[in-house]
Amino acid sequence: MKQDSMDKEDILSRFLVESKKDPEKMTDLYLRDIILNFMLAGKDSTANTLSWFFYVLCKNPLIQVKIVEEIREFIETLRLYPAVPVDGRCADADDVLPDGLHIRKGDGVYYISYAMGRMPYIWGNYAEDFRPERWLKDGIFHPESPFKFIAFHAGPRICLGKDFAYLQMKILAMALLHFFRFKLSDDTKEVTYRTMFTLHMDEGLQVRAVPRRGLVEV
Ligand code: HEM
Repeated sequence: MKQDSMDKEDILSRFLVESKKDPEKMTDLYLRDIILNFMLAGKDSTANTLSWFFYVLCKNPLIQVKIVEEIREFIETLRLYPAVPVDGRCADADDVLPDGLHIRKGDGVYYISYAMGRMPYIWGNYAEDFRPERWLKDGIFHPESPFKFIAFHAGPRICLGKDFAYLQMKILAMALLHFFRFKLSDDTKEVTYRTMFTLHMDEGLQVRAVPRRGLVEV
């Protein structure tokens, strides 16, 4: 595999090329951990977001028709259902947060993306509603600061797979929505999450997929 790595463009090959420059540090074990990190960080986060995405689509059937080329629906899904609902850090040293709060070495500092995504204080009235149009200003997509839309974390350790995740979810959603219309199997059943590291949908998403005759069909 190492011999081919110069010709290939996948992520492991990129790291194999880099490892030649620093073989002491970038051992096979180190490379294994990087790939494992990518697999763990990338699988449940994207799969769960897709479940919540199809759930909000079922609740908003008109949007299903026009969604195919849009990204704001995914962003709005992640605002309400962040795949990493709680995240945090442990203080390496005594410090003072920007709001003046003193923290001591060893303290845990957590932020709750799930709550932040639903706060009227941050998102205004209707913060709990699924409104992809909130991301538009004069009809043009207007991204928010990652410190406000925190689903991918922010700063130097922001998610490395963010753009890849959007691409992957768009491809899958496009393929499925091209052929099917989705309806919740039971619209009256309350859908909720299971408390875990990622925001799993409790009992998974139960939907009916109805073949489409054409994209304009609602
Ligand atoms: C909806 C999809 C995703 C969401 C919401 C998401 C969210 C996050 C969050 C919140 C973090 C910060 C964790 C922390 O340091 O405390 C993170 C880190 C990371 N993510 Fe994602 N992620 C997604 C998809 C992906 C995908 C598809 C990949 C790769 C294929 C990926 C790769 C990574 C990596 C490597 C890190 C660690 C970055 C670092 O520590 O410097 N993620 N992600």
